[in-house]
Amino acid sequence: MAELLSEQEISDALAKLPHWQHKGTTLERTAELGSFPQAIQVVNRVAEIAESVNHHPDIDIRWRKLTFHLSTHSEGGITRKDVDLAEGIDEVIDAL
Ligand SMILES: C[C@H](O)[C@H](O)[C@H]1CNC2=NC(N)=NC(=O)C2=N1
Repeated sequence: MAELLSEQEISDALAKLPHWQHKGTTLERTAELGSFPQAIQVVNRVAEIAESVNHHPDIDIRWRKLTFHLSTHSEGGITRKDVDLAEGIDEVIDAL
């Protein structure tokens, strides 16, 4: 079971995740990709990570713009699982 992170722990984590923002019970990031197919490629790669860790993002897809919202629904807030997934999403995008 993942523990909810404190405000300080979230702040410390976001210091290493400059693309992400803390909004209420979620971590949020947007990414503008080069094309719609490239955006879907990112979604598919993120889906593989999510399935491997059984922790899934909410993803808003608008043409080339992706918005990721991460929260641990079973805990009603942000846990280490969300921070780890944010790192994984950044790695997918940085690898393009
Ligand atoms: C049964 C299954 O393990 C749970 O529903 C998992 C699936 N993926 C999940 N993803 C997220 N973001 N939060 C959860 O609490 C969660 N729970």
